[in-house]
Amino acid sequence: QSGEVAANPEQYDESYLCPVQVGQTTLNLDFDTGSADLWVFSTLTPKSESTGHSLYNPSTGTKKSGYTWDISYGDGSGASGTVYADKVVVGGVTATSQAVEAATSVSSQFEQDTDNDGLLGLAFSSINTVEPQAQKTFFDSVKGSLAKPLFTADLKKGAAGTYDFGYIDSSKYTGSISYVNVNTANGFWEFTASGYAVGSGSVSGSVGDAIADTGTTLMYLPTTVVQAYYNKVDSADYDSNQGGYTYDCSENLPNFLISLGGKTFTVSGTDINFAPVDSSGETCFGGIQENTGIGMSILGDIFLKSVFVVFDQTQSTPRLGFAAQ
Ligand SMILES: Cc1nn(C)c(C)c1CC(=O)Nc1ccccn1
Repeated sequence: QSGEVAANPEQYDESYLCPVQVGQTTLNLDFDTGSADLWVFSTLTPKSESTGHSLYNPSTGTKKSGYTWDISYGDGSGASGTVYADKVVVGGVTATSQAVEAATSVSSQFEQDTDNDGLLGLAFSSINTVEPQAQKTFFDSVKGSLAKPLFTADLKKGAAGTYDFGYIDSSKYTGSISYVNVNTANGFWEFTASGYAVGSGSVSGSVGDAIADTGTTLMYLPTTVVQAYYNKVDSADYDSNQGGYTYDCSENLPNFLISLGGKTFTVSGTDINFAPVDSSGETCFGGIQENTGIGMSILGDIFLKSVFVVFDQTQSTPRLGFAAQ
């Protein structure tokens, strides 16, 4: 089988939500290559936390008795609950007995984002949080039945993109795809990014260890790289109240160039201009921020919306393919 599903951006491209049939209900889920749990708001979620969300009704599933899950994300958000086996359909691709993690508790960030009905993890199943046994991701459940064991991400700035499962649509990218090998030891689509440049010119230095993470909004890079970037933005400074670099929204940001698999990709300054910090629209929060305390760099949506990415398990070593859109 193979299939395609729309990835619809929230305001400021904060996240991208995809319609997924879970049991007999269609939910809008955040596809997240940085985690491996498929969890959903459900009729088991306290009403005080689930108002405004579409809800999975576990009555259509088979309860996995004694199984629980509890996930915490790097930004401090999280959720927990119980586990069911049910049918999940993404763009026509069907997992007949997918582990569906029904939330019995969610953090305030998820409670407040009423467009988001849960997450569909696409990292490696080794980091699934279900106890007493880790469960397969949707991709791992269907991988063997896909035309090719791969999926692609084609996210866009302020417009609907797509995730494709089982095939590469060559109309979605230009030029050639450059591949890097993935290190799965931490359960992420983790690889080594090479040189970078600010504005234009030839790349140098090294961004280093990084993950491709569709579930993270921004780019988190080494301090040296981030300082080099904002040194080229006159009004920029680090604002500890906002928790990152801010600048005058009226200032044009430089492009950011990064070399992956021997090919240089350009993230346009307009894509790096993330969002105003408040309703006055005077001060903006940058799409490039420091990776301090994270342990690796994260190439999140700010980066991903300017490239076409292949998450490829066709070989014994998984790999990532990058091409310009
Ligand atoms: C790892 C990390 N540290 N810090 C500061 C951030 C922001 C991250 C990334 C992160 O939290 N991503 C995420 C959040 C919710 C759902 C899915 N992905």
